[in-house]
Amino acid sequence: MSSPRELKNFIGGAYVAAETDQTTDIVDPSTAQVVAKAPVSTQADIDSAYGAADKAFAEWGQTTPGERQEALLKFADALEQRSDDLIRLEAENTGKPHALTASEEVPVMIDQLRFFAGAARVLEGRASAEYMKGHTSWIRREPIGVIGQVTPWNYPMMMAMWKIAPALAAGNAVVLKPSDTTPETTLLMAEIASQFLPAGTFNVVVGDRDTGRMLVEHKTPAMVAITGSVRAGMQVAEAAAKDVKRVHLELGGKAPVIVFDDADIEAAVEGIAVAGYFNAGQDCTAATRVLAAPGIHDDFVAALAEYAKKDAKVGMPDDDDALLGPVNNENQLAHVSGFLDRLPSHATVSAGGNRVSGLGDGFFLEPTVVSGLNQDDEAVQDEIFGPVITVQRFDDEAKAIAWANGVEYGLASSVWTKDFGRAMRVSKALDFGCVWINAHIPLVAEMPHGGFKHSGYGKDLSMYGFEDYTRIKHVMANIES
Ligand SMILES: NCCCC=O
Repeated sequence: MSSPRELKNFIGGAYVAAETDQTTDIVDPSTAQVVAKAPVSTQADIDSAYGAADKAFAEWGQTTPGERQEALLKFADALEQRSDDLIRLEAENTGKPHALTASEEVPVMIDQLRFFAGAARVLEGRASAEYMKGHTSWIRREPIGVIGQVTPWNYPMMMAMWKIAPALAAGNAVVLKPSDTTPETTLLMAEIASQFLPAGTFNVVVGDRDTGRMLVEHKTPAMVAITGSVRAGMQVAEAAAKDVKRVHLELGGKAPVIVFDDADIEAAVEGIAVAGYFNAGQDCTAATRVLAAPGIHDDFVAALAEYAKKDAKVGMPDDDDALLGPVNNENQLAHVSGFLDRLPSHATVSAGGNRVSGLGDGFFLEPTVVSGLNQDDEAVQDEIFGPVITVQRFDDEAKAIAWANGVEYGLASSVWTKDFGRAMRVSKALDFGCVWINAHIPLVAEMPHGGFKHSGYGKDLSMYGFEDYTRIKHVMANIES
């Protein structure tokens, strides 16, 4: 086995050794082997990254939208050419199946980059006019400045893209800290981008929770954006408040999936299983919490359990038939297993519930179906973030909506029915930033992703997400002077 790669930060357009000897192991979760050693960056590294970003902003912030589009489109092409390297590194940090990363993640994130490259040129404002006699007013949409960003381990590349693409397209410079377990593809993205962006426009600092805290608390960024846990989001918002920084928070979910008895059950089972087990359920929009109508509940649980046992294949990254790989790290394995160990006696496990045997030392869990839970059970209320789907039986539409909304989260949801009126009513009543009808999990670059309640505020993707990375200035001219 080759020796672990020694990682460096990417600052000012080059790899730079961190000002520390402290490192953490980057572990491939499909083998439990150490593949790299990452520095635990310190205040000096954060200072240096923000210094580089500040300098770069003076240049990047003055480019025309067309120039930014051209640079970002070249970045997208170059990412496409390096997709094999990105997929391999992503798998070594996450254990994801190569084939699914190639089909479901890389083309999607490159499309998102191209969307924001084009968006740079079509920002909108209200009409300019003489709202006061003799004075013309108009709006400028400007970059905010330097942005600090923190990304999670579930989709390291794609979450980095959701953060950097709108920020860079709007003319901002970025310092990004990837998760401590999955930094490698983000570093490679910064290296690739550096061919097309002024040095220091996109910097990556690797480290742990303390590094993230220093990144957020630093005086330089005018905005901080994070995808992460509710706890982390609250800390970021608190730290940012001291300096009145803008805050953009995407903090997870507990998506309800309401299945009425007139739904196409076969399609619902497959759609929900794929949306619940994809990426081993480590998705803030995962179809994790099914609410099934009384007439179909038992058949639905049986069919979902069968799908979990027979069709939802768990495999190594090079297994082209695998739907899911391992969970991301040992802590996450303990977190998910803890929920399963603590299930109340009224719960029934119809599929899974254990570690997968026969796949070596990796952190693999069986696709799991749990029914019989009560609304206030922790497996219904809290984010499990693993391959576990719960199913509850509801009595009527009002109860389904009440239970669906009866959690702290408000990110994503779905309703499965052939009744158009019911689909409309329920989609209005659901207190979530996204409602799918007879579908769950697809995303497009043009539409926003972001939640309500403890799922945070601010949107990723779409023109709404793009506008979050701009500031509005009113200019008023005396036209009679
Ligand atoms: N399906 C993408 C969801 C992003 C957050 O986990």
